[in-house]
Amino acid sequence: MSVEEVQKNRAASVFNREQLESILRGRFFYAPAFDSYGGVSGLYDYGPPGCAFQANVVDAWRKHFILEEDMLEVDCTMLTPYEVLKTSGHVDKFSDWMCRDLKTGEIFRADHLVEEVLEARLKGDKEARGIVEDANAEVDADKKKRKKKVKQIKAIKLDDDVVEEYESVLAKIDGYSGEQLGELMVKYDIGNPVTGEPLEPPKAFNLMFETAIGPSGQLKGYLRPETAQGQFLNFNKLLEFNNSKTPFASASIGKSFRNEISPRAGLLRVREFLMAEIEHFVDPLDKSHPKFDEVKDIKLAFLPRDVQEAGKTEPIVTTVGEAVNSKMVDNETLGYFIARIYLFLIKIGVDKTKLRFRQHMANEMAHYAADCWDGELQTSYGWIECVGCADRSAYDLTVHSKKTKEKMVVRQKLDTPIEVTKWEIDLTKKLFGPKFRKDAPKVEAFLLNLSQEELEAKSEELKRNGKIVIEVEGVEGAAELDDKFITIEKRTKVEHVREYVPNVIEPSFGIGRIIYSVFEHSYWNRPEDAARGVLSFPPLVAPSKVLLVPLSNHKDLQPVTKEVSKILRKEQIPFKVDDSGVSIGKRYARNDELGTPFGVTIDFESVRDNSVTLRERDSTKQVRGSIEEIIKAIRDITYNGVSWDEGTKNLKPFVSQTENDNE
Ligand SMILES: Nc1ncnc2c1ncn2[C@@H]1O[C@H](COP(=O)(O)OP(=O)(O)OP(=O)(O)O)[C@@H](O)[C@H]1O
Repeated sequence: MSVEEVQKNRAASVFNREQLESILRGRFFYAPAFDSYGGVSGLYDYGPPGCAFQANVVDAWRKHFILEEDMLEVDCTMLTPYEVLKTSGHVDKFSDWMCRDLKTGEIFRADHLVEEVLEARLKGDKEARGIVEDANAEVDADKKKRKKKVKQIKAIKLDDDVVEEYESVLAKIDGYSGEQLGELMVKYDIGNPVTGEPLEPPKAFNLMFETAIGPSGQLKGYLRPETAQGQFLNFNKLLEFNNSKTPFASASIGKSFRNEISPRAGLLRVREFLMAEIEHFVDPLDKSHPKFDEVKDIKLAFLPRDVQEAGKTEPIVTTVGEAVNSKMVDNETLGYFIARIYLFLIKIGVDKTKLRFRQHMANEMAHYAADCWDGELQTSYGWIECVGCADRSAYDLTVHSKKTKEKMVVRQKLDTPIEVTKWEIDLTKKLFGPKFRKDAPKVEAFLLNLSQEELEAKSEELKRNGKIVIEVEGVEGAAELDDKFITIEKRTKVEHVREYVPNVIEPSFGIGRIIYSVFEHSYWNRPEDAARGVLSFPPLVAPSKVLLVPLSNHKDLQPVTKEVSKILRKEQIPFKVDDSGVSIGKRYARNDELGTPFGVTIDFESVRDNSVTLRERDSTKQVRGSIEEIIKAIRDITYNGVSWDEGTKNLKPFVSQTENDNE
């Protein structure tokens, strides 16, 4: 079968989520955790192929980002003290909107509920208009699988303007506040999707898992909801490690935890997941990227803010260079990472036609962020955010620095000194000790850390009232200071060093979401038999690379099998031997379900001349060559980016009758 034929077959295959999930669970890629105790939603264990796949994706990520970009990897703790996450804003703001059904006790995530109900109504409208045959196809599958009530979609035609309104709401669904979601629920009469009963208005629910660190229970903490904070708090050490040079990036791979309101959709929304995050620290006045030229011609599907605000979902397909030139994407560094994210995702098996970059709308984006794009992958659950890529400005370093009184800045030596006019404060230190005693250092640190805006305000207060009043954390009562204690003045100085808080560009990957999307994008059925599923993983990330198949259990075949195993082990190419004695066709079929790209068959000719057959999973093409030649081809195709045709061009084509031998 040619590459074109494979592509045609894959495109023609009708995706069946139930079938894929049954393979993934049956082959133990993953399974619900604590199953025998009834399971806990949003918790999954990975089995052997799932672990190997994840390890390969993480390895590819490390090479693509950390090695290629010379990033500084850190591994920070998951347990995080309260103060850190209070300062970062997570304690107050890391919430989703939930609404409760007071009758049944069920809890729904408000934005997902509105989305689900409006989408169901639109599907019903399509059936009523004859655009789709059966709006309930998915509902029926879900019903069977989850063995629970799922609301049947009714084929009801909606007015054209209602359809337009629903579509416009759905295009903006990620940006609504709790209050707005509550209004939408009232306006569109959205209640419990099964019973139709009204729900409580949306309430904020903080997603962090709280805990107490240590036996006293006094030190409150959380399981981190992202890996970023540890990276920010190591900024000064990393800057020093990097010989004070910027820009530079840190990176971290590790578990994060979120107490999701209603985790569904398998691996896509879980409560404990692997994240890979990069914090790229850059000069706020120069966000150019030295390697931007290498990616500027890559064409991507962008869904910018204005398109969504107009209620549309048609992306703009353009080059990254054009997207940055036109200012659709804020700056070169952000554009560079968007392109690098794309290259990574397609390397590990994402279908590029099912990938788009969606810009956050104004009300969706954190107030401090300069720009933010989500790498979204299309799955049977809709478009799913799998990678976030945000320009977080100087927010994180600024808030932590303010709280800890530790400067987090870059000092840049200037070739030409510059004149700078700044507010400055002088303290008459000898008066602080007698007045504040043990609190004197805290008060002094507070004053020395005032921002330019605060100094200006305090200078006016001093002029107006002859004193300033300050409240310092950890110091009892307000402190009053007159001009005997402090002088605040605007001064002009010549500076030889520029000091700035770097901005942060943050690409943030949810590994589990990406993995599940690759499962969906890779899955298809052979046209000759709809029950034969294939997972067409790129060899680089496939859990195992080779299936060794002795033609029969005959003892004469064992020495060659041992010999090939020994070489594969020495070359560190993951493989499995299947000497189960079932037909070769059946063994290949099992193998296809595990996504193993190559089969090596050992037969009686192998015993005579040391030759073996190599089968390629997708095309089922086979070639014959010596053991060494075949292993070289496997290595080149798997690890060195060589194509099948190139890697096997010197090997003899082999025609076999075994492919459909399912007896
Ligand atoms: N509950 C989850 N399960 C699996 N992966 C997740 C989950 N929450 C976030 N992620 C992953 O972490 C990445 C970065 O997290 P981020 O905070 O940007 O997500 P988010 O905007 O909160 O996601 P969502 O809106 O879907 O809840 C996401 O792109 C996603 O891949």
